[in-house]
Amino acid sequence: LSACSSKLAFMHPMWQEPLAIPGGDRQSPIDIVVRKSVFDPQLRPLKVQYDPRTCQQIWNNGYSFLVEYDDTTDKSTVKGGPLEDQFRLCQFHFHWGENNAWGSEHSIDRRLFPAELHLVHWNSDKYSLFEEAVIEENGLAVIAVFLKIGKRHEGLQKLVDALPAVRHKDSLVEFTKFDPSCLLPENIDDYWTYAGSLTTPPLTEAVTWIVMKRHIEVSHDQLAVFRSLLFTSAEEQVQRSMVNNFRVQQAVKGRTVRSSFT
Ligand SMILES: NS(=O)(=O)c1ccc(C(=O)NCc2ccc(F)cc2)cc1
Ligand SMILES: [Zn+2]
Repeated sequence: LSACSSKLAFMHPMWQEPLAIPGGDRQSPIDIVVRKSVFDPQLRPLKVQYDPRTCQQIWNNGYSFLVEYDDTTDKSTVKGGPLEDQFRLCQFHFHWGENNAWGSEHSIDRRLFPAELHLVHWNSDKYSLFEEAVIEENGLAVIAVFLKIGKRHEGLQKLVDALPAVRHKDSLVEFTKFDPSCLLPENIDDYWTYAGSLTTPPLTEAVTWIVMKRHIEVSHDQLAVFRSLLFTSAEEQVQRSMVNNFRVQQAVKGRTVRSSFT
């Protein structure tokens, strides 16, 4: 185990891991061991089509902050790549650490990143609601993008400026005309993909994970604003900083991680 992950062992996870998990053989997140991943030439390029007009609000749900999209029509979608069907964007959110040494849920050869973006989509070819899709093995597709500390991300700043309005759990603010494709790396053709689960309860094994090889850069100050958010609602006496909102990594259990690149 690398140094920082041994430190992680002494940290209190955000919530108690359940004793039994339905199935339990395709849980997320995982460490992606690059030399064990298998190049699959049949993986096609991802086709991402996001309409900024479907952006609605930001909500602090006590785990992360969610930027929620109108998913009543097929206006913001992803298809191609490992996906057989078309998937509708419903929200995106992040996971991050208390410092820049860790914070991501996935890792690449044990390398952790300070934060990880999740763009959450559900299979609108097969189901009519997110809540239906979330219990089906081909129900969800989540695109994961690693964040590294570097230059300021101009597109992210509009979101960062809105965060103080959702400091407390259960707060919500209107947020419109945000195109999440600005948060994707230039190259979205290089990714790993594997069959996994939600990383927060109900942990259902419904997710086709698409983990981008290329990261995006955000500034130290931008990530500091993420850490100014709170897990706790305004009424609670003790306020707790929203940091380290990642799940502990899970066993790969014989799964194959495929790569779209050699
Ligand atoms: N970190 S992650 O990308 O894996 C992830 C994505 C979405 C959700 C979610 O929507 N939970 C609420 C929820 C779950 C089931 C429902 F039926 C309704 C709401 C949880 C985790
Ligand atoms: Zn997530």
